[in-house]
Amino acid sequence: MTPGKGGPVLEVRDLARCFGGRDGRDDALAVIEGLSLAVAEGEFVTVAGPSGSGKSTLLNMIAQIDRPSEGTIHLRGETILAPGKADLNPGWNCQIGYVTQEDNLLPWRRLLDNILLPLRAQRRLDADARTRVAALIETAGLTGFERYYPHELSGGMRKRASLVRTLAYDPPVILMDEPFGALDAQTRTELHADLLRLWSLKRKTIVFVTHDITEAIALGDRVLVLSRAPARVVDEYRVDLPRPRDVDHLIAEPAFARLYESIRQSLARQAPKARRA
Ligand SMILES: Nc1ncnc2c1ncn2[C@@H]1O[C@H](COP(=O)(O)OP(=O)(O)OP(=O)(O)O)[C@@H](O)[C@H]1O
Repeated sequence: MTPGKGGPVLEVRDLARCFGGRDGRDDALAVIEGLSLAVAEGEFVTVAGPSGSGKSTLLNMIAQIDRPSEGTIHLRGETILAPGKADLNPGWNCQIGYVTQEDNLLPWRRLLDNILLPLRAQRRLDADARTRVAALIETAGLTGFERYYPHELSGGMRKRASLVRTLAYDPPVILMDEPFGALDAQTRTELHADLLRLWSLKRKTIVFVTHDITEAIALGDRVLVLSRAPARVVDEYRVDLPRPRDVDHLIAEPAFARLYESIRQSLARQAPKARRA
């Protein structure tokens, strides 16, 4: 494992997650088994894997929404999650931002109120925070839409708002689960550029799950490929393409094509088949 410069900020050690099989039922599903990874400070790691291989389950555990059957998760060297234990330190929750497949904006709140919600909940909505939020809204191209309700915004704008909401409360680690999956190709490309621009402002540590090899390479410093369930990391590719990256130009690079083909073959070796334990 090569977490890169600066040492790991996030570490997953020998993680396992099994669903079902309780009350004597013989239907336990081993979704993750022996999965380890480490992510360095400021690193952008993308994770690809077959459908149903446990990518969301992995992020849910890092976000402390789910608990592992085995293994531990560490943030800056401290154990934040272990099997069967209550939250080791609930304060860690605001250290890890989670952008899911849904934008999760509250429909009855205006865009700005949605973005400010976590800051209000954490009692951190001071003048500095408001200035930071205004700058993020500007960078994401949402200036002028602050008083709009979510249903008055496009899908891409809602995604940008959800991203800005997470960046606004400044968690050191951000998890992203196929955040642009449901959008059209043009909007996705625009959002890739927005995300890279927003990321370059603060260089957050990001773990980004995707099905899309182009997206994995275009965004990531490193691409991890998961096996079919029970998932573990089977391959790892360093993306030595210069930043800032322009996705449209990047895909014409021979180095991009070589990497794409290696990752495609790695994924092809993983059939989307879950194992009943
Ligand atoms: N709460 C749960 N109870 C039982 N099984 C679950 C639960 N959550 C997930 N699973 C199972 O775990 C497996 C992995 O699901 P998960 O959503 O993590 O996969 P994924 O790799 O994110 O899939 P996709 O790429 O299709 O989004 C699936 O077979 C799913 O049915």
